[in-house]
Amino acid sequence: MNAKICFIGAGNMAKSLIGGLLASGYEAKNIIATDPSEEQRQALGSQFAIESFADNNEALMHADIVVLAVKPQILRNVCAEISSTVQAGSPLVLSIAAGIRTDDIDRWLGGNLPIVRTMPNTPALIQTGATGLFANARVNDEQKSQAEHIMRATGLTLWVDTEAKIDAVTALSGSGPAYYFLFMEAMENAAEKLGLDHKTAHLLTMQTALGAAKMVMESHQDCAQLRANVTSPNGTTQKAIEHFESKQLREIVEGAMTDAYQRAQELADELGGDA
Ligand SMILES: NC(=O)C1=CN([C@@H]2O[C@H](COP(=O)(O)OP(=O)(O)OC[C@H]3O[C@@H](n4cnc5c(N)ncnc54)[C@H](OP(=O)(O)O)[C@@H]3O)[C@@H](O)[C@H]2O)C=CC1
Ligand SMILES: O=C(O)[C@@H]1CCC=N1
Repeated sequence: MNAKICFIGAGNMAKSLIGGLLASGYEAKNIIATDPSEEQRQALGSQFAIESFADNNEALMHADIVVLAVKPQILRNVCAEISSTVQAGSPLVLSIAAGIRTDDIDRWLGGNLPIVRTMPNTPALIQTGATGLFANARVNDEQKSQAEHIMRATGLTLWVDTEAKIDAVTALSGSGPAYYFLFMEAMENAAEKLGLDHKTAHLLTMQTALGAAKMVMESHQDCAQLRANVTSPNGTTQKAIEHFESKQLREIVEGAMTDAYQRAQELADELGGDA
């Protein structure tokens, strides 16, 4: 694929995607990015050797694919600013913004555009990302494979067939890394209270998380079976699991993810619509 990709906004997620594309052999001359910050633009040049622009419209002039990678709160204004250039060039539009619906993006950009809404996550930085994708009705098969190619450069990609499912992906894998970081923080803190020094607690927590994740990926056993394998009858794990269950860990997780899902929809209602 040698389409010219233009990233609008070059923050954390855009840089992860750019890094992944370059690492997978995508040519630097086919990637451009915009950012208002001079410092960010210089960093793009030195880190990735790609061309960058302060002016979104100037950058978009020759783009085949545009990736909207700004915060949801400013997406409407950015779309208004670039709508005539986008209408003139009719590129494939990818959005990574949380919550904001394809219909709103399409309307802000002037209408009738092929738009793929995606939800990546920060492990994209180390090519271990997970991304959900949803295509609106104007996206053709070639454009679907272009969108998938871009997001696959940073890890796993999965298509969903309704846009609401992207909000579920957001609650699961988009926000998910933070849930694991919180759980690991809590385990480290508890281990220190049980007498381990900070470094030992940190290293054992990290290696345990990595080992558990690799076992789920590689053992062909489901999570419940892997858990059962650790849990000796009347042993230590059983005691810990009984504690988690008595404190309704599953309900807590379901509640947290439902709140994240609803927040994605609220963001769309607050920032989208005609108001
Ligand atoms: N962080 C995460 O875990 C995930 C984030 N997302 C989504 O990705 C998007 C980007 O998030 P993230 O990378 O974390 O955010 P960042 O703030 O790191 O990146 C956004 C970038 O856009 C720049 N920017 C601001 N205004 C403009 C403009 N008018 N034109 C062009 N660029 C502009 C910002 O510059 P400056 O800083 O100078 O203002 C910043 O560099 C969000 O919509 C978020 O919902 C999706 C999945 C996961
Ligand atoms: O917290 C957020 O809104 C963004 C979307 C998913 C991860 N970070």
